[in-house]
Amino acid sequence: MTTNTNIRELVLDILIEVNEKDQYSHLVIRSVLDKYQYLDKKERAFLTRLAEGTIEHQIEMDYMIDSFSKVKVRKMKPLIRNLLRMSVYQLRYMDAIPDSAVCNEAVKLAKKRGFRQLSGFVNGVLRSIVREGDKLLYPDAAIEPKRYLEVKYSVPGWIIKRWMKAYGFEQTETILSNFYQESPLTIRTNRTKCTPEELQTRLINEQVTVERIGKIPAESGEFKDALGRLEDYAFKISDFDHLQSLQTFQDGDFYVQDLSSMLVAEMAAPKKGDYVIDVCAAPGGKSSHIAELMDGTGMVEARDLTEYKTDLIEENIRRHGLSNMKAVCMDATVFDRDSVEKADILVCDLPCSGLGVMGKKTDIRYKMTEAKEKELVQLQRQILKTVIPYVKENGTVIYSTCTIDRAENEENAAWIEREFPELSLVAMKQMLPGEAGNDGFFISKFVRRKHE
Ligand SMILES: C[S@@+](CC[C@H](N)C(=O)[O-])C[C@H]1O[C@@H](n2cnc3c(N)ncnc32)[C@H](O)[C@@H]1O
Repeated sequence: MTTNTNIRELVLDILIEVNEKDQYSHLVIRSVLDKYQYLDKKERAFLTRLAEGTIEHQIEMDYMIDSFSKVKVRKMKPLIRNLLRMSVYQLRYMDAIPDSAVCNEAVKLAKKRGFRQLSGFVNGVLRSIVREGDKLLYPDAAIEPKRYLEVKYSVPGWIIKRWMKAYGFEQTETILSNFYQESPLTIRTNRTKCTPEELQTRLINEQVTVERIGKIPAESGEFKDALGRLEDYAFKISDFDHLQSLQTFQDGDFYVQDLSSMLVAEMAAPKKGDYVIDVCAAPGGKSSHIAELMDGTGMVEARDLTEYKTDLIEENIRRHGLSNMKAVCMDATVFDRDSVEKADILVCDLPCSGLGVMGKKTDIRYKMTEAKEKELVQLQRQILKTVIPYVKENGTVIYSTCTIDRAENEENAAWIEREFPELSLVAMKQMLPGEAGNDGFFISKFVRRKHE
């Protein structure tokens, strides 16, 4: 049975929070779903799809609206532009909803929210899109390739420009279309609690569909071997309502992680008894993986900036039952004399622009700017400069990010080599979305040579 809540109005408020008040969509959507717990499964699914879909296709929606409205989107009242965006999304992407229902609901909402005088305008724009929208073409790829990709995939022009320069038009289009692929949720077995086969059985008993990850094509070398090892204990899961309510989740039998991120611990290749420092560790995905690989031996010091973040790490340590991992609140930009030459493995999975995960974090593309990205490159270098002395002779340094931007990745790896001649780059890989897992991810691995 559906409730009487106006889901469209909730979505409208979500869009206003995200687009006009600079809030993150996944946090706003989660808090609305938490507040309206009584919504039934269908309503929750509709709310999530409409909110996420509208944000994901926002530039395309604006292009359509601007093509049929005299007043441009950026000049409209915030409530009206967001109402139009979510209505056009329904017209274009939600075939089961009759066009007339979309228009009527939008008009009702405009009136309800105090814009009676603009309800005719809303109706007019939407009815024109119903009549003529199908004939509207994307910008011509041959004439305006950047604008074509920008509108078709709703990714801001500055990002497209950088990627076209780095990867060329065709590969950029492949990257962008991979962001829109349905992505399976991947998990790795916590082998300190159960075997992969036991986990599989437990999940099946909870009516979850579990599949092996299968073979991922990769060139030879360290990455291929690391991916090969993951095949033994990583799975794809689907057909569950609420992950956190699964007993296997509560028991810490698995950790949800993209395959590309799982490669960090496998590439770090910890030995039993190693001392590991992860300088930016929350919520603890890579740290807990390394701790599991060391099987109760050694120690992983998982550091992060705030207590809120170290609490998240603590929660993961507790749930996964890890005796060889601890959370420490520490600012990675501040030099810690006591850590010098302490680590066999130093993990630097640093704050980054996150553009490799825009398939999951839908609004990151609108929040990131070129100026913010430049600042991030500086922060990454500042952190690296501060923490690299923490690694022992013959120790390993991992520098990774969840972006596909060269300035933060390859260029920073080259900077590390220049700045720290005692470090040798032994492996480096830029994974593009859909290549190994669903995220775009970068890993580089260095070894600290003996003092001369
Ligand atoms: C990419 S995330 C780390 C993800 C984590 N490695 C994992 O796999 O679960 C980057 C982290 O860096 C932390 N961070 C940002 N600035 C920091 C600083 N100055 N010192 C320590 N941690 C910082 C953020 O709080 C965030 O949790």
